Amino acid sequence: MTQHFEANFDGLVGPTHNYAGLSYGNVASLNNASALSSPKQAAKQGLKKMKALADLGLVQGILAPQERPDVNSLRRLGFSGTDADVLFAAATQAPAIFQACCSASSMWTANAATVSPSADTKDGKIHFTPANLTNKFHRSIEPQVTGNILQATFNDDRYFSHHQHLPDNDHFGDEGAANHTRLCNAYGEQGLEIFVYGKHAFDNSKPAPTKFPARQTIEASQAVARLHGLKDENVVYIQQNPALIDQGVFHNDVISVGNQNVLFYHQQAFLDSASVLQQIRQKFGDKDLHLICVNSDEVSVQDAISTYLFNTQIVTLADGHMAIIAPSNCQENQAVSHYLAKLVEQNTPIKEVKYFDVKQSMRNGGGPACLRLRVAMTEQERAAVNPNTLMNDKQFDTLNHWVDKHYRDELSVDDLRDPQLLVESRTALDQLTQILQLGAVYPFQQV
Ligand SMILES: N=C(N)NCCC[C@H](NC(=O)CCC(=O)O)C(=O)O
Repeated sequence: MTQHFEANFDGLVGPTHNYAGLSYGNVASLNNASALSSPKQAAKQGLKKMKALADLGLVQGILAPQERPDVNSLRRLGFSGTDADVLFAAATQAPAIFQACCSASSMWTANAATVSPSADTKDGKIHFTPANLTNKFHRSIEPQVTGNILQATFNDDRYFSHHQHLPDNDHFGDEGAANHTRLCNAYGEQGLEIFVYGKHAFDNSKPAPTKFPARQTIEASQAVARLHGLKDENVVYIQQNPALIDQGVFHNDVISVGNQNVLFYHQQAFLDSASVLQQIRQKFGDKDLHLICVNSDEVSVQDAISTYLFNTQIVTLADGHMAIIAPSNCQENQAVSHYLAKLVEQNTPIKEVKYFDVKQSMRNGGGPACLRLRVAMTEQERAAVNPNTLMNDKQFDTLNHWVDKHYRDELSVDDLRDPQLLVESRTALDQLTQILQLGAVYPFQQV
């Protein structure tokens, strides 16, 4: 019998992890602008979460971070000379652009790509489309290298199909799996792929947020569904509630999350909720479905945003029950921890909550679910994944040593212009590509 499961591929935090206040519309990012960061602690928090999930019996993968500062992008913008000249000129003449080219943001791999498992696609392969992330300049420089890393990780064209990211324009703004979730009866069965978008790019008469930007368009979501060969009857497009985007819900995974036959969402998450849920019920079919709605009087939208209650991972454990992987911020908020304690007593598949400290990520607006890209697969497909990218005792030790050797304890935004930091970080990444056996995925390795 073929075994099916869902793997989580977490982004490894890079050696230049920092807080630059780059994401307008993402409240945590703005509030922590210029705070001191700890790249070493951040990377270790991430590794610990990966290892804990592997120890729970889940398949856990590792996605490499990007090279930052991104000297290549700075050169494209006209800064020239030696690498040190480029850093100095950019940092002094155009500090905002420089900081954008130093962002830690590739660690949130929920935004790396949209993934459709083979059970859903016409050709029976797993499809990947890197997100173009056009809405934020600092993120728009990710998709090329993201594509390289995904291809080096899922490197077998018998099973994996890689697409180019969508055209780089706001009309096709695509934020990847953060706005995509999949419901299914079992991972290996045909699922229902739910794409959540913020606006219609080609129709201004449709509702849209007025304060903060909608990063995902319906046209982008539809393009990804076409590329992946999904059938219309197995896809639902839902508009996110624009009023919530204006309150700081910049991705759908800040306000709803799904796993197998469970959709966990806030009462205010979607526009036209009743008809949306009706569509989900109808397309999901005659199977057991748990639509778990959290009402505003149980948890307010503001508490949901500050604790990331919905940026939790819902995972299925070996015995079939589900656990919620939550940031420790949820435990520290009375309304939210009370809600979660009650939830596990109810008649749903979710039976336990596990809290993790991911505060280094939370300060930039990234919870446990932002840190992972889900890939549902068969045992045969897993065997075709680059084995060095899978977490186990040995890789955990190797990567912790690697972090200890190369990462700084503390980093300020001013440190980013230090040419020595660039050397340190390239040395670290070069070694990482050997540990994970990725080949030359970074521009600095390709010259
Ligand atoms: N919800 C999901 N899936 N991902 C969270 C991404 C957080 C990221 N923060 C940042 O890019 C902030 C970087 C800074 O300010 O330094 C973003 O807004 O795109």
